[in-house]
Amino acid sequence: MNIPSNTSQPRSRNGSKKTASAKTGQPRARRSRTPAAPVVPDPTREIAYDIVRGVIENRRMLETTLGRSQEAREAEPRDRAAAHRLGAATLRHLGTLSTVLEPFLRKQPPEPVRVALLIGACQLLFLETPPHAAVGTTVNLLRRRDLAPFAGLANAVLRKVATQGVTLLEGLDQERLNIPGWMWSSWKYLGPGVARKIARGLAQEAPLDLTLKSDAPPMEEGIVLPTGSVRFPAGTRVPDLPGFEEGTFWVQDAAAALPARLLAAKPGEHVADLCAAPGGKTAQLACTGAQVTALERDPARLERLKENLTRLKLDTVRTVCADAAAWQPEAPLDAILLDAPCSATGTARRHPDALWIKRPRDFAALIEAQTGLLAAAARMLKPGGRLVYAVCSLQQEEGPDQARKIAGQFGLKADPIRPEEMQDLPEALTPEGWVRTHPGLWPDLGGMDGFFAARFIKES
Ligand SMILES: C[S@@+](CC[C@H](N)C(=O)[O-])C[C@H]1O[C@@H](n2cnc3c(N)ncnc32)[C@H](O)[C@@H]1O
Repeated sequence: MNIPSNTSQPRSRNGSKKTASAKTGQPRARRSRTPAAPVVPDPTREIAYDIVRGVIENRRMLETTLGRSQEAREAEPRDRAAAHRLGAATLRHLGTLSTVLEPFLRKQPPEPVRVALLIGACQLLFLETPPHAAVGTTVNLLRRRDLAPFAGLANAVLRKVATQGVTLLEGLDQERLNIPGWMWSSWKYLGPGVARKIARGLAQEAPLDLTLKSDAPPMEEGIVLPTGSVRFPAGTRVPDLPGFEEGTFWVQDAAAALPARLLAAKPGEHVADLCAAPGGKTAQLACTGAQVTALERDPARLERLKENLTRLKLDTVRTVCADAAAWQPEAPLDAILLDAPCSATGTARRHPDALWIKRPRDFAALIEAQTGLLAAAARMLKPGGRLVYAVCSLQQEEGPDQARKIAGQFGLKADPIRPEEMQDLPEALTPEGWVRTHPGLWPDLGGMDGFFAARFIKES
């Protein structure tokens, strides 16, 4: 990487750019005087370190690193969850942390050392970790990763960060720093000030939202949101919630619950969910009494979808492992939900890695895949059939541009969403009749993910 364009090349005090002195830390730094005793691993920091390095150095998704890491698989669930939170917090504050560290680094350290410093600084400035723990664990981590010669540097830098504490954050435009420059500019189309509202929303850890089955008893705890989802604080353990075993609810951001509702599936209708796993929207469709086919091309993700539907006792859904761009139903369908693969920038509250992984040049392939899936969906519909196209993206190219381009193509015409359908969230309805949510909405309730949805009808 790496890291953000605004922070990737920390500058020395005189402003000149420094380049990394070595790939993996063969140092020009001063040798640590701390004796090299065997160091006990700390699974939380070790896993968080791999997560953040995966994102910064390889543009690898956080969940991918977690899934691949043997250490993560063998860790206690508590340590794994703590690692996820620490990695995610570091990525959420990445621009700020890079800026804070800059004056303390006379030379740009190798990237693996810089990542350890970012995680250490995140603990000190945002997670209220006691200084001895944040500094000590960073030093130990570097020793365990064959970066012992940088232990002294880490010790000195993080002690300074600990001493100055949150005063280091004064005067920083954190909202701006924590969003890559190109992405901030790309959100200008949403209107004046919206990029900043989104950044403010992204600075918070996302709460836990649940969608309840239509016949589920009301939950005694949690806040019922205007759109009907039930919200719990971030960090709530899902399996501990009443009704989990019985399958009365599933986890789904309040904004993610909107697209399936716009399809207005009716009992007995033949409906397909074309990109279905892990199945939140499939479950919503199944609850309407429609005959639902859920398509997913990734076998492992399809298994997860099946497990979710089993827990929810939604056993009428037909599941198919197939590429939706090539699949054909036995008979034309009444309605289709296409929750297309996308950049996922709208989910950056839950997945802050999404901010740093995608680049502008990645969009062309995504747009091509979305267009192919839209064309395929149009072929599957009966005349008068409905299609909802949704993406969890904040990007114009994947949302409004696609909706404009598709209306009038493949026999599809726009079917604008009506104000009465969005009475519980009128601020998300656009003048074109699309739904556009973003993390800056509901600031007092804890925000929501970014989704775009547009509806079409197949012409006769
Ligand atoms: C945005 S996620 C869907 C989330 C899901 N609709 C939900 O609400 O839980 C996109 C999913 O589409 C799948 N996918 C991507 N391209 C596909 C294709 N051509 N055919 C079928 N599934 C596809 C991905 O594997 C991924 O699981």
